[in-house]
Amino acid sequence: MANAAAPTSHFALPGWKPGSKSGLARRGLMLVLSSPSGAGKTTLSRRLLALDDRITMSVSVTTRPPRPGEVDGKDYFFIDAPAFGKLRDEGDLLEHATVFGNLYGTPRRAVEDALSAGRDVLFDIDWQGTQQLDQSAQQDLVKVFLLPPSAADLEARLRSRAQDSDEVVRQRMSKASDEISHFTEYDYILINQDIEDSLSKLVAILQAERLKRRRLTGLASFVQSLRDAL
Ligand SMILES: Nc1nc2c(ncn2[C@@H]2O[C@H](COP(=O)(O)OP(=O)(O)O)[C@@H](O)[C@H]2O)c(=O)[nH]1
Ligand SMILES: Nc1ncnc2c1ncn2[C@@H]1O[C@H](COP(=O)(O)OP(=O)(O)O)[C@@H](O)[C@H]1O
Repeated sequence: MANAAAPTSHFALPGWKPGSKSGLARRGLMLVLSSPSGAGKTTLSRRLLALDDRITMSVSVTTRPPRPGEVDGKDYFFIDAPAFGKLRDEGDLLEHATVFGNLYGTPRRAVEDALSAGRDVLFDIDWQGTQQLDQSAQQDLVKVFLLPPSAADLEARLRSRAQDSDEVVRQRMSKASDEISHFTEYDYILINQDIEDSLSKLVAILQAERLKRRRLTGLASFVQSLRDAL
């Protein structure tokens, strides 16, 4: 799907001004962030989105109940199981999975619209969803896995969030080892010790990936015009 999206993003060339048609056309990319629960995906995603207005969050649908402070349509679209089944059966989800007994899925339309407008899209999804995107959009995918510095830190973070019961925290800790076993399926690994350090590394990954030659759809004509002028 994403491979069919029209790439229209531009980044600065010397002398380029925002809104100018002289930027280099670039295909949007799909940046996936996965980790065991509590390692810091949500925190890191929010920080990245606040820094960079060329990337948009993919807001998932879920049957999980909202946590205190979570906003419908911003953190997730909170829906019931029949509504989820309808979206899935009608092909409106790009990927979907069951995590901790709840259903989660990525609405297709918003992602396709963002990519075709030349924007990058950030996904906070698990390894199952990442595998599905790998099947359908491998060329556009950049996969980052976040690890906690230690098991004790992970548990402390899950508890510090103070939004889940002891039972839910226990369940998430017991799944963490399985989640982590999928780290080999990702392109980049961040050990999220210091959030500022993780953020600067994530920004560096994004900057480098935006410069990948295969994403620069306007490159051939730019180089041709350079050569013509030589
Ligand atoms: N496959 C898939 N996983 C998702 C989606 N949305 C969230 N997840 C994952 O579901 C897991 C649980 O998410 P959540 O309930 O928000 O808990 P948290 O990650 O501990 O904050 C995390 O691993 C998320 O990355 C989605 O649309 N698709
Ligand atoms: N680098 C970090 N150092 C200390 N605490 C962190 C760090 N990153 C995230 N946290 C805290 O850990 C808890 C879980 O983070 P969160 O972003 O909700 O994780 P996830 O989305 O992966 O489940 C939150 O209370 C958050 O403030």
